[in-house]
Amino acid sequence: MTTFFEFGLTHDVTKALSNMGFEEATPIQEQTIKVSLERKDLIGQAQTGTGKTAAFGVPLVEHVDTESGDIQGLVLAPTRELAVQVAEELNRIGEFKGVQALPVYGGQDIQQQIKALKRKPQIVVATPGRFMDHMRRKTIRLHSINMVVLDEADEMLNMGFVEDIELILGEIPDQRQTLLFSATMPKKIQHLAQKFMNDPQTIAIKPKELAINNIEQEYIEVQEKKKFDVLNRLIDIHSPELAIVFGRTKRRVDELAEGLNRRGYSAEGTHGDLTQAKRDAVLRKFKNKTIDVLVATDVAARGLDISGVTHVFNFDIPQDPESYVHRIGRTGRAGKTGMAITFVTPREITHLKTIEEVTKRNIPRRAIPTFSEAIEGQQRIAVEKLLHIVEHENHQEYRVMAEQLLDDTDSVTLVSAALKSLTKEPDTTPVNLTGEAPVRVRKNQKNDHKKKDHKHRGGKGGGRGPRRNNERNNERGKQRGPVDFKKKRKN
Ligand SMILES: Nc1ncnc2c1ncn2[C@@H]1O[C@H](COP(=O)(O)OP(=O)(O)OP(=O)(O)O)[C@@H](O)[C@H]1O
Ligand SMILES: [Mg+2]
Repeated sequence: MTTFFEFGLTHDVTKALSNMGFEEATPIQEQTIKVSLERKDLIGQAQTGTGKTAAFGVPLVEHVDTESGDIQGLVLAPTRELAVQVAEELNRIGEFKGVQALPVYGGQDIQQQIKALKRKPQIVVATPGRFMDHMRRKTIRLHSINMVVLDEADEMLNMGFVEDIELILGEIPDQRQTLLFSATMPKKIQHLAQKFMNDPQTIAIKPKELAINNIEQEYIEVQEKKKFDVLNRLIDIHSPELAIVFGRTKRRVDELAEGLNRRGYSAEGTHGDLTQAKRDAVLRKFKNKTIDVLVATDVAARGLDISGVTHVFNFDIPQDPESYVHRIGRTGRAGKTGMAITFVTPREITHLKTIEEVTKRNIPRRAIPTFSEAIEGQQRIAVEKLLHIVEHENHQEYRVMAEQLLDDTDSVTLVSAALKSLTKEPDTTPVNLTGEAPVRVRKNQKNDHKKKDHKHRGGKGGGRGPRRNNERNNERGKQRGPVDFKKKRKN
């Protein structure tokens, strides 16, 4: 085990890390920080939730010259939420050194961003589309950027950001360091790496499986129409601290969130059609545990680090194995355990097999939980609540009342009634969701994955497959505008 002291970091940075509770480096941090500190290019791959942010964040902050107010570091990330989260982590690492990281993303008032940029952050964390906007407007200065990080590079390619990324990298001085991080690294990343990186070293922390071991994985074969009731039962049985439910489309997410609320759960949905303010508010409520269930499209699959997420439900099976890995990776982070349950309709079983093959993991099948299991789950919670009060809370002022009640009613009847009133019995309010067509495995998908080549999922011009209509390309669509940058970085 390596402690952060062994990297020879400045006192300000080690102090910040220790304030954050980081004492020992995680394996990806241990192996990449040294290389990055020597200003070498690298590709870093490690499972979800294993500390890739600090793996690039520490050298990024360490390299900043605080005497200068120029932008020296750029992180590109696929979603706005992720840009905000990464900037927050960089600000924590840079707290004592006085390093400022600014998130810059679409959906936020650009004038505000221009003002914030004038306050001279040394690091900018941006989504590619908005960064391009600032480049076009010349409101961001690129000449002194000497370190670029692509977080979740493969997802940015999936979203069709490849041209933007190429244009951005083409505009940033060649004498820079370029780092690329993700839990999944399909082959097509190689093209980007070859073109824009300088002899990068690949550091992959590769356990046997792609997905993390501390996530218990299961699937349930269930018909489309029954999924919602089954989800309710599972929530009742497992009573997650926080749960994320992934749906395939925006409509699905809206309907699921509404349905869950009608059944008495505290849930809200997030997807790319909501305003940024709404998306931020929903995420904040989830982080504060004001709501227990976040319903989301794949917009929340990548990188989000929310403590307390004990369960991930794939209400709709994800389109591709990488998405599966990232979705379930929202739980079981930083050494904690978690559970991921995937719904598979009978026609989607082949698709599940592909996921199992790529993730090199057998996902066991679980039977559909019964109505009575759901009630038992809730009863167990009621008992726990009651016992917690018995042991840990003051109930002195209820004693007289209890004794009076016991004069007329026997104790078993009374405790049973108390338990009933504490139990959330399954709600059968009718909820009808619009049916979703099953995910179709395209003919070549299985073989493509066998070859470990993911060309079929490429960005522009590549095979598009079923992804065309999903969330990610819409995000991209919104942020595009005319492009007039010609200069390309030469090797
Ligand atoms: N050295 C460390 N010691 C303790 N906790 C750490 C350390 N490094 C990171 N963490 C914590 O681990 C959690 C996961 O880190 P992070 O979000 O960087 O993971 P990731 O590898 O980027 O995952 P993903 O692939 O999902 O993006 C965070 O809560 C972070 O604060
Ligand atoms: Mg990450």
